[in-house]
Amino acid sequence: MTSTPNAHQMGRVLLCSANSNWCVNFLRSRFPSPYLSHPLSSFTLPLRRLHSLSIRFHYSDTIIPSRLLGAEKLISDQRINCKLAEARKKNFKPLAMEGSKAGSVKELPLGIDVTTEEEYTLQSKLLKEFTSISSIDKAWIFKSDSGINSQALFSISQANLLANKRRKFILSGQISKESNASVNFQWAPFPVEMTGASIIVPSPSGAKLLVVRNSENESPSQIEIWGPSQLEKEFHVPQSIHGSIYTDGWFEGISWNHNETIIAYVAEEPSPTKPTFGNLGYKKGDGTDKDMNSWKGQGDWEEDWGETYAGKRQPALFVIDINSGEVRAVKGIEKSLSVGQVVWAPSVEGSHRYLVFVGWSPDKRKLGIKYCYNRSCALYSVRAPSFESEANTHDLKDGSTEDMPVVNLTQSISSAFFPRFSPDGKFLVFLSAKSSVDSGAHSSTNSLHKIEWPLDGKVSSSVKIVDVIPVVLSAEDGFFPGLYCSSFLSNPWLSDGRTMILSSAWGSRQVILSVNVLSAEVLRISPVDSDSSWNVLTLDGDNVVAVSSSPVDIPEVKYGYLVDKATKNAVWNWLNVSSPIFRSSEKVRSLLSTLQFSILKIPVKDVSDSRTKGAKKPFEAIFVSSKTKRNDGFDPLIVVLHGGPHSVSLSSFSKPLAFLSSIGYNLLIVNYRGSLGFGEEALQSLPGKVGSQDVNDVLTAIDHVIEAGHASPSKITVLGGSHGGFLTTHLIGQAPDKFAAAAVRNPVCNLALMVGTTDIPDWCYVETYGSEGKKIFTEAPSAEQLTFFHSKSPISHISKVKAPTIFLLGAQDLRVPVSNGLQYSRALKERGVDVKVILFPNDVHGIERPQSDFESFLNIGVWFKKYCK
Ligand SMILES: CC(=O)N[C@@H](C)C(=O)N[C@@H](C)C(=O)O
Repeated sequence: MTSTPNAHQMGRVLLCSANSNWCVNFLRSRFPSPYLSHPLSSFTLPLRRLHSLSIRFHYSDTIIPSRLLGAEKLISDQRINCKLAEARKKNFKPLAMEGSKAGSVKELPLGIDVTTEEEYTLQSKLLKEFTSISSIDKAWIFKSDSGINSQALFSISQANLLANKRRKFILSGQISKESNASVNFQWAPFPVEMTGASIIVPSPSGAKLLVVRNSENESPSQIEIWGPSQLEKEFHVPQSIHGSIYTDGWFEGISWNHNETIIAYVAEEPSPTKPTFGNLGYKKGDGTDKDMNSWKGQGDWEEDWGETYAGKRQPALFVIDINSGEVRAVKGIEKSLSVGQVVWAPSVEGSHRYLVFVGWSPDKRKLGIKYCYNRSCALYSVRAPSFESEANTHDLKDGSTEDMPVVNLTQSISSAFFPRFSPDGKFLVFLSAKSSVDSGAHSSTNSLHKIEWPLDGKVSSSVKIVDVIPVVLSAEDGFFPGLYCSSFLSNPWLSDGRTMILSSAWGSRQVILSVNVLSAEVLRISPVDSDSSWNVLTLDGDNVVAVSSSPVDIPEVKYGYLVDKATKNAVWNWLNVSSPIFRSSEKVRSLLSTLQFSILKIPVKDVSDSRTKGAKKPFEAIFVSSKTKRNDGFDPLIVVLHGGPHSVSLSSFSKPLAFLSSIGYNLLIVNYRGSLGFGEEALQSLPGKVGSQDVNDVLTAIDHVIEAGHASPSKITVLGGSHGGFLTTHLIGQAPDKFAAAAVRNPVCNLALMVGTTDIPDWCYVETYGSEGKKIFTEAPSAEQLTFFHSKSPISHISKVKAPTIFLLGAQDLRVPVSNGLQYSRALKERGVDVKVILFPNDVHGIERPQSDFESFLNIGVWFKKYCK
């Protein structure tokens, strides 16, 4: 009990977030604003005022913190009275009064209330264990002199929650292939942390290691060359030569030349000079003097490549001589061309050396490129600058552009990337996303092509492009559905010099393929009977080091080799490699062992709507469930929806999803039509039908599991990000009685708002209008188009929504700007739907920074537990 307050004592009322709007209005209507302080969930008032507040609540002796009142909306005094009576019955302690001797009750953090705090504590402990599982990012194998043993180097990363970064380290090991039935990996006892390294690239022979350290400010980039036991060279490249070296996995390209003396790479071009102003106004010239009486203006705004490239300058080509440290920009490349993925062309004795690179030429503007393969690009060859140290070349030593034509090698195809020369240098193989560029869909089925490389290295723009693997339109069940590759190994070749090993989506699985670039034969070499996903890490001669995982199995290293190589019966055999890399806690292992998964085939409803054969074929969903059924019936279900929409949820291990299944949810991960991995016709059936075909596919998948007795219609929640958030918010609007709760990450809620604010306005046109949208795309949408965008958006169904929804938003998202999620969440709140919004001020579209990722999935878990157990 508190003593009667005197007029100068202060007290605090805490408001849980669901109540805060109502209470803020209530308080504002009664107290002058100086008494209200931020944050909104906490108000400090003179006790006299609090006292009158409590009298207003007919509860005069104790101040009950309103967080104890539960999360229901306080809509009438009557309701408050009930709640207060309940609180009194439960003997809740009064809130501590500043300046009084009353017992202390700890203030709860923003957004957490007593009803969820316990759940928060429990789930956060478990999520921490999932988060700490490490991932293999890359691997390299070096053959030892004897040829029997190989050395392996694994680049691994792990979330460092305290530093809010990913920790990178290296683990090495020795591989001995003892017999056909076993392989032995001897791992080093501990990994070594690569502090501050942006990327490492071993030289082809394995004798040297390049380490790049980009600075976070405007300091020079550091290039280090390591030998077997020590640092051999270290060079600092100032910003006046170039900015950060690209290590983004897309423009990124770092290539050692054949004798390992020169490295070609991609870096931001140097900062442009900005205008200088002083006492007399504009200072002529470059104004480099750091005069106290002057300042730098901004100059013209420079376009960047959008999401994740904000503020990044144009990628340009450079070479460094690792003996002298001399850096040269590659000359002759058109100023407007952004470049990346550079490789050295085969060297020809006594001739100039050439580089092959990918060039992206923006059309009218640089539209967003992240996740967007529909940006036209071509392969070019350019003569590499030469250095004094290079003997036996006839190069011009002055780096002049004279006699250095840049040749476009792929003029006849709208997209060419991931260039790889065959080991004998006879052909250049590359991947193409031409069906993306031509249709406007941001991603689609790839094709593989080759160019015969002239022996004298003199290549022209009329070089013939040969199709190796065409775009697959539609495939019969179990047959190759087409190529869907997000990366290539730097050396993907088996020793025959014509077989490439690569990973590709095949329905809901990722598989490893061998592709013979002469015969065009494609073989699935990872086990055909495995529903897990397989990803190639590197090659050990003709053997494959891979990683395999599933929604319920943490990744494992696998070693594949061909049995009966020389015969027609050759088959790939896969050995388990015991590895310290993916150790998880006993708790995680035991929880995962209670789960199972299967890949469901879901027949399409209303096939009459589908124009092509491929669009009538069943789509897939991954169903993750507990092995034992709960006594009281069904485990609740989370329907999980990927973004894109032309992306795919693979049957690989996902830490956040495994966490959600471990806290008691079954998962239905739907690869609706439009996903990658099912042939081009199924994919192209979606543009123009978003918000209906994809929504209906998800509803069909849900009905499928309900009808099969795997889910209860009253225990369904839904989770999706981006386009998956578009589907989630469409579903809670179009099928309002189906979902107990929803969670969205950077959702597309209003295309009419997105089209004017996103880095990919063309995406809004193509997905809303179909391929026609590519032709009518404009930066100035008409009123009629805006109406159409609105009508296809979740916001047009907002009045029907009932499901409590949590929003996770990245304030720096350029793809689906935060205004989309904020507008929709405010509109839901206005209609009385329970809403929670967490905004991450420094996150972009992916919300991948470790602390944000952690807080997101913890809150999703707690939100679902609150509304659907
Ligand atoms: C092409 C693209 O970025 N589309 C977004 C609307 C989207 O859905 N993004 C995907 C990649 C995601 O999962 O975030």
